[in-house]
Amino acid sequence: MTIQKVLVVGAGQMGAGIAQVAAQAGLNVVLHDIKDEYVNRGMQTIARLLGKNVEKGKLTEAEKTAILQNIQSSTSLEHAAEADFVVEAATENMQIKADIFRKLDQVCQHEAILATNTSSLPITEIAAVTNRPERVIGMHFMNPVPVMKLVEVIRGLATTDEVYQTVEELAKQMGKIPVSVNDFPGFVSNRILLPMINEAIYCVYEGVAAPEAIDEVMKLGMNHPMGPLTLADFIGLDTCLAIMEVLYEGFRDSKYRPCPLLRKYVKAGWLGRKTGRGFYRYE
Ligand SMILES: CC(=O)CC(=O)SCCNC(=O)CCNC(=O)[C@H](O)C(C)(C)COP(=O)(O)OP(=O)(O)OC[C@H]1O[C@@H](n2cnc3c(N)ncnc32)[C@H](O)[C@@H]1OP(=O)(O)O
Ligand SMILES: NC(=O)C1=CN([C@@H]2O[C@H](COP(=O)(O)OP(=O)(O)OC[C@H]3O[C@@H](n4cnc5c(N)ncnc54)[C@H](OP(=O)(O)O)[C@@H]3O)[C@@H](O)[C@H]2O)C=CC1
Repeated sequence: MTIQKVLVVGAGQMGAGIAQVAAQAGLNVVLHDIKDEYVNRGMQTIARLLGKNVEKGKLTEAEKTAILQNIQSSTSLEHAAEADFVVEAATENMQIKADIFRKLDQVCQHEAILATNTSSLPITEIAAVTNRPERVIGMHFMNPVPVMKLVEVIRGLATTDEVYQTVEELAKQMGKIPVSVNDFPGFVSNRILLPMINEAIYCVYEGVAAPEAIDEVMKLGMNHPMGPLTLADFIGLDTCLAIMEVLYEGFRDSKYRPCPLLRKYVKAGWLGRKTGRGFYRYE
């Protein structure tokens, strides 16, 4: 199946990134969120990043304009009727995603593929709220989307080979490298990454070292490009907590218990970079 029209649901950091790489790949994109304010913020992020690429000489002004013209904004899910491919990148919450998929299933054409960028939630459970579980799949991009090469591709129980192959091809068309992963909580990426981040938060909680020292240890000692606390702030502490909850509930193993300090920060609204404060402060 050849994809031409893509709807991205959720215009946060991931949705904006996915819309950008899809538009750069020549696809026709609609970027959707619940409020104009959020869609506009997503569009501005894309324009800013493309502008930087023009400054660096990686894009011409005309190419930037053409990419931006490939993206329309939307606050109505009725636009889903025109799409042959949907990627959902809304908040990491099963209730929110289930509501979106129920609605998409009603509005979308019968052959449309519904993908989710969930970081951890079961694809099979999301697929089960639709009448087309065979056309639902996980397409998990990494943050920042324009930079990171990986896309984890996760089949639900009913996903067909044709849908899997279409997503694999689409990921390649977007300049990404797809890797097949099975449907377990957190898949591979976050089953490994998030317990490390959670352990770094325990190190702060228990006073093992200051956040800066913990990050320095992992950067200088293990050659990580970002320390785990900087990375947690970058991902979003709400998303980190949501992923840890999915791991904890999914495996019922105490090794995945979210650190109380992570819960406290999320309750305080300290969600990291996106709210200006997490383990660090941002302007
Ligand atoms: C939670 C999940 O479900 C899964 C996840 O995504 S987990 C998160 C996975 N991501 C990571 O682990 C990222 C770790 N960090 C890194 O790899 C690097 O710090 C980084 C790529 C983000 C920045 O790299 P850096 O070398 O420190 O900085 P910098 O030189 O400024 O940037 C390198 C390039 O990335 C670009 N870049 C940096 N941040 C960016 C952003 N937020 N959006 C788009 N592009 C960005 C820069 O423009 C630059 O591009 P050029 O090569 O074209 O000049
Ligand atoms: N952050 C990361 O590093 C990564 C995140 N992901 C996954 O991507 C998804 C999005 O994460 P991220 O972009 O970081 O989160 P953000 O908080 O940046 O963005 C989520 C966006 O979805 C919007 N939203 C919430 N409910 C709905 C809805 N019903 N319909 C449409 N939009 C909605 C939010 O609006 P509002 O602000 O009003 O709630 C917000 O604009 C999550 O599933 C996350 O797990 C995957 C890979 C990496």
